[in-house]
Amino acid sequence: EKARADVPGAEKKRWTLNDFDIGKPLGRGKFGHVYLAREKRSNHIVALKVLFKSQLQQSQVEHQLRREVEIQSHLRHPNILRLYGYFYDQKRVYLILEYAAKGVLYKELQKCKYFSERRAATYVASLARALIYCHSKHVIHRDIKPENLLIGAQGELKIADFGWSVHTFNRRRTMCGTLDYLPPEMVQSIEHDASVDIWSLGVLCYEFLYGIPPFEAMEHSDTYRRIVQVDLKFPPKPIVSSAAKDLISQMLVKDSVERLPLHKLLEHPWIVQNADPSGIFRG
Ligand SMILES: CC(C)NC(=O)[C@H]1CCC[C@H]1Nc1nc(Nc2ccc(C(=O)N(C)C3CCN(C)CC3)cc2)ncc1C(F)(F)F
Repeated sequence: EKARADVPGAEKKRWTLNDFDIGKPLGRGKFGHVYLAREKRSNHIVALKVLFKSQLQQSQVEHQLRREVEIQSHLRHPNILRLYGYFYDQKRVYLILEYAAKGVLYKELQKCKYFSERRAATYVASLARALIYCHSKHVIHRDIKPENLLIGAQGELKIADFGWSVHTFNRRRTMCGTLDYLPPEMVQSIEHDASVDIWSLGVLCYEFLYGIPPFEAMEHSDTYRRIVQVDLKFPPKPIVSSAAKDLISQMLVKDSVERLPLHKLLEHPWIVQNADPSGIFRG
């Protein structure tokens, strides 16, 4: 039926593949390919993520996908990738997602090796604002890492891939994500709450500035031990300000209630002095 545009959320339009012109492949996600696409009626450019039902079934992630769609479709924030809708056919599920014109952040980090303090602070501040918004809706992401971040046309960061996010009403003890970003309470799989995202943001800030995550080790078991012991060391190179180290040290704290709250992060001197308020890194 005609999509009702007057009442937001009432546009329960039934999308089909015929609504889109499919463009170039943007790359591979976990369970399928992502294509550039244009919605024919509006000429709106989107990213179409194609997931194979067979792969979803054999990996038993259908419930996770349903939760990802449910959560991401209701979130509206400039630093959170929009999920506009979904549809499916016999063999595939299609997610209609916001197109991030400047691509994936981790490739940018690999290319630059590490970011300037201004660029790192600008990204960390915009992610903190996005997480404050998520937590205000009782959503924790639980998988904040460079691979899950995209860059919009103006250079702004977009958190994507809410596959591991949960509504904190029904907290899960499931293990998720690579170990590097998990805080002590998750690697020890005890109860956890929104402060897990503060820990991961601290890990991300460290990796933006040094090019490697803080607890990286050759063996899984060594990474695990370094996390639970909070074995935090700052290399002599590249040179990083003591203000940045101070912020990271206040986020990578074992006791989750002691971690710097996100709204306090936005008032930290390193953020105030280095982050561009618009969340856009102009270089
Ligand atoms: C968060 C999640 C874990 N990650 C993903 O989903 C990944 C998996 C595949 C792509 C990406 N997913 C998305 N990517 C974009 N934009 C985009 C991506 C790549 C390039 C790029 O550098 N090339 C095409 C280059 C151009 C140059 N050639 C040489 C290499 C590829 C440029 C723009 N927008 C939305 C999405 C989304 F998320 F909506 F699907």
